[in-house]
Amino acid sequence: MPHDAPLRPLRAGAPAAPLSGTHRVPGDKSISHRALMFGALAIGTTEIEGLLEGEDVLRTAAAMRALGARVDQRGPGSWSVAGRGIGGLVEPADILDMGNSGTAARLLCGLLAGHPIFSVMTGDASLRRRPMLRVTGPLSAIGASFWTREGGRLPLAVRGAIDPLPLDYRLPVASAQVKSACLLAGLCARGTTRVVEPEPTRDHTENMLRHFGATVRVEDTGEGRVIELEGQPELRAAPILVPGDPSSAAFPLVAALLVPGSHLTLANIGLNPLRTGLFATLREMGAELRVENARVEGGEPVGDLVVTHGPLHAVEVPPERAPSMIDEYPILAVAAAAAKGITRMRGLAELRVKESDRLAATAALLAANGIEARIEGDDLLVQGTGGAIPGGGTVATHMDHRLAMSALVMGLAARNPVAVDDAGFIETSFPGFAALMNRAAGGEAIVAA
Ligand SMILES: O=C(O)C1=C[C@@H](OP(=O)(O)O)[C@@H](O)[C@H](O)C1
Ligand SMILES: C=C(OP(=O)(O)O)C(=O)O
Repeated sequence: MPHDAPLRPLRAGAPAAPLSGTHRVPGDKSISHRALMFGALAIGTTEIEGLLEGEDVLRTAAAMRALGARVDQRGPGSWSVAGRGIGGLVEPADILDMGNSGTAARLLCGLLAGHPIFSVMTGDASLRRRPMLRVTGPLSAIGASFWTREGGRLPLAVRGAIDPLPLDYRLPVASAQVKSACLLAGLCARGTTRVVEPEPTRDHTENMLRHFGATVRVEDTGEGRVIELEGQPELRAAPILVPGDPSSAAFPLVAALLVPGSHLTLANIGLNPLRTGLFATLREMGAELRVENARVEGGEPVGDLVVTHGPLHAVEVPPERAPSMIDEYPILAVAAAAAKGITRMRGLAELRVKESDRLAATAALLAANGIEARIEGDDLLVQGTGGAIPGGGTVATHMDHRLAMSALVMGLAARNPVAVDDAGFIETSFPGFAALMNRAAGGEAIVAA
């Protein structure tokens, strides 16, 4: 989004018609960022199919161009990246603007730290509030120098290491972004980079490193999951097939669960087990949710999700499940609002440092629509109605795409319409969201407010 874009208020009319048909959501955001970055580091031309053309990923594409890679769009979702080889990125002539994207900013820090170049990075007002010390801290130990704003915030400047050292780092928080930043820097270092994660997080970086020819060892030990990467491999360009994003599929899926009479298929969704915590939780809540055509494509498990409306009941979501559904709590909270009983989601501290403080903002989203919710420590408790949600509120989305989509899904299932102050940020991860929901509902369910 241009930093001064006008607000785009939307409203989801209630109650919506049942959702039906077979639909495809855009490509996986995590895999799309990584495909562009690994493509830029590889020797040869990487062909990507199904790339997410959302604003977050387009920021990564622009950054890879600024660092000297040739990145071309050949058709819808079809992109190519002519790489420069590890160590081959060139100094960018201008500031790198990562927009709203934490993944782009943090993974790029890893790339920049490993190259002997000077760069400056910024982002929008949301990204400039998010903590970067979690990457600049460990990356300083490889020999890179970082200068950040107070509190480790963007904008930052970085002078990459001339002869990067391999890291041996235990992650203090479960974060695939921090893990990936360390591994990307480790590509440029001589020797073995070792990262230990307390809880396993999405492993798209490890999968893609192997796909491009790097040696990666992963072992579950008493101290956590240990990942070892041999530095300075020759990455060879490799074709990438990006599956549909399970984090995007979550929105039409929960809408279909909540709107009576719905029966919906979401085709070609990535089902990496480190991403599917929401689906497991919804099944525990009684959701009728099946996978058809389960297969492996481009090294990632993929399948079609078939979902049918039905009643849900409350559950307790354990904290160790958080990494596998970290972006799905706002939409789970909407499902919990319609479920019978009190749902407790435990261990959500990381939600405070996303595009917004998602813990506070999700509780506010529910409260604005007549649902009782409270925060206890790092837990979110939602008192479900066991049926219809009152609705009727206007939700402040705080530059956060997932809050906007969650509120609009709530509106489809509520007794009264739900409005959002700004739906513009939905473009970061799910271009065409309102159009897809309207197609599924067979009408104008989501409209300008
Ligand atoms: O590595 C990634 O692609 C992502 C990791 C997660 O962030 P954290 O690593 O901060 O948990 C997630 O919230 C984000 O949407 C994408
Ligand atoms: C947290 C998210 O993304 P990022 O950290 O890349 O901004 C998200 O997409 O929900």
